[in-house]
Amino acid sequence: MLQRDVVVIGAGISGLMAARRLVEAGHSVAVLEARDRVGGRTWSDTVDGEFFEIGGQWVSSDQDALIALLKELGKETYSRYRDGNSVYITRDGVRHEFRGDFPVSAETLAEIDKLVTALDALAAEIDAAEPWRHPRAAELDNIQFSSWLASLTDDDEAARIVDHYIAAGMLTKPSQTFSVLQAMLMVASAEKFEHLIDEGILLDERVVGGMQSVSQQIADELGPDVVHLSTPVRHVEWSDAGDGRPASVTAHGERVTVSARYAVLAVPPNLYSTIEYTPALPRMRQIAHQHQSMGLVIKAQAVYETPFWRERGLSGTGFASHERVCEVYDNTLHGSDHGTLVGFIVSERADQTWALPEAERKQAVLESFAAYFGEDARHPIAFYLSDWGSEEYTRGAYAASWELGGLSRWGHLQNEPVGPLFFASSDIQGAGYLHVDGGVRIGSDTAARISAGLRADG
Ligand SMILES: Cc1cc2nc3c(=O)[nH]c(=O)nc-3n(C[C@H](O)[C@H](O)[C@H](O)COP(=O)(O)OP(=O)(O)OC[C@H]3O[C@@H](n4cnc5c(N)ncnc54)[C@H](O)[C@@H]3O)c2cc1C
Repeated sequence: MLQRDVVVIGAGISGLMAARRLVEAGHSVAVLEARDRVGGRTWSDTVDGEFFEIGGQWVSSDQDALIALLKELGKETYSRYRDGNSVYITRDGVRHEFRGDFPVSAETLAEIDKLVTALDALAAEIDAAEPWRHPRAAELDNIQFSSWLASLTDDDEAARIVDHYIAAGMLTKPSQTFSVLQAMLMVASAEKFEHLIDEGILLDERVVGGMQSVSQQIADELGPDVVHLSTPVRHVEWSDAGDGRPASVTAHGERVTVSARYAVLAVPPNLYSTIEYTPALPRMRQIAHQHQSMGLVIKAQAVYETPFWRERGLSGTGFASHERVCEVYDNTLHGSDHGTLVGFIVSERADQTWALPEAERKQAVLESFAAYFGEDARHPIAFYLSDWGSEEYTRGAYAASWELGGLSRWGHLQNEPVGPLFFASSDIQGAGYLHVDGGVRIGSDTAARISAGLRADG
């Protein structure tokens, strides 16, 4: 059995960041990772000779913590191609090429503006780290986001566009399954709605070598004595000093057992219940953990001989909330002559798409790309669909969020330790919520909290 100050369970960005900062502060650490690789929801692979980022990849220009980490690690980034017109397809199939505002009527633009103003105003009333403190938290957390939008406008198109950015673009859940408070948190975590929709901010840069290389470099610097791969943790024994103060913890990994003063559970919240605890976690934790669930999105990528859309004055960006692929961007790899499109298939559309036989599924996705960019989009040289739903150690994408009513009822527990057990995930973080930036932040903050505890314990 290994003896360490801290055992970290999960080698995604949150766990690795916690380990990095703890080691820097002079503490001994073991990281136990279930998979045979680090990076969690950031992952790259070469398929049919093409390099794909299968999970998280973009760096937003306002993600200060991630940008500072990239600098610290000496990582280079590159910009997404964005010159030219975007494509918007209306519900009745009319295809528009546009720049700037959506090509909808002045009345619809005014309605969008009204909805965004109302959402921004509500988001400004909360601290993203503690949305449950809003005086009307319970009320706002029991109103479906879809009903709230419908109560403010009769303009279907305006409601659908605003709905799209939060439901399809971020939480990857239907908007009747999450609350206004959850949407406020999403907006507050990025400061304002515009930061979630302005592709110049949101989808600004990518990391040369892929986002997973950030985790790989941190793990390499920690070394194989610290990071143990292929070691799922199935059982955690913990105790406190009788007054809630931490005493000890033992994490039983499949190949390695670690005894420590503290543990960081750096797995997504929907997986907390896949680990057995002795003693069992406190009552409200056991209840709360059943109400944080993953959304579902398929990240679809098609590589072509050339980025043919650029020659036609198109940026590669497209939106059509009724299309199978509801959002699409130019995702061409740095330094490549080939051109790549990335599109997203969300929620029920993802269920339906996975239900198709494989060959039909590919054709159906390419048909959607063709709706935006024409027949050439049907003939890629490589094609890949990210299947996070079948990954045992993730179980969905992009992230886990609270079901209706959960955030106000149990959210206050999510960042509180249980004896020696601390929790760290991008999915329970305020600023940078559901993003790599959030993982960097919560990993560092958790390390600081534990480090202070270790110093106080002597
Ligand atoms: C398709 C997709 C696209 C995305 N796009 C972006 C983007 O462009 N930009 C962005 O910022 N974010 C994006 N995200 C979100 C981002 O990837 C995540 O928010 C972030 O990577 C989460 O990091 P984490 O360390 O908190 O969790 P994870 O990355 O999920 O790490 C948790 C780790 O715990 C391990 N684990 C689980 N159970 C156990 C166990 N029992 N024992 C040991 N280990 C265990 C897992 O294997 C995993 O390595 C995307 C996510 C997906 C899936």
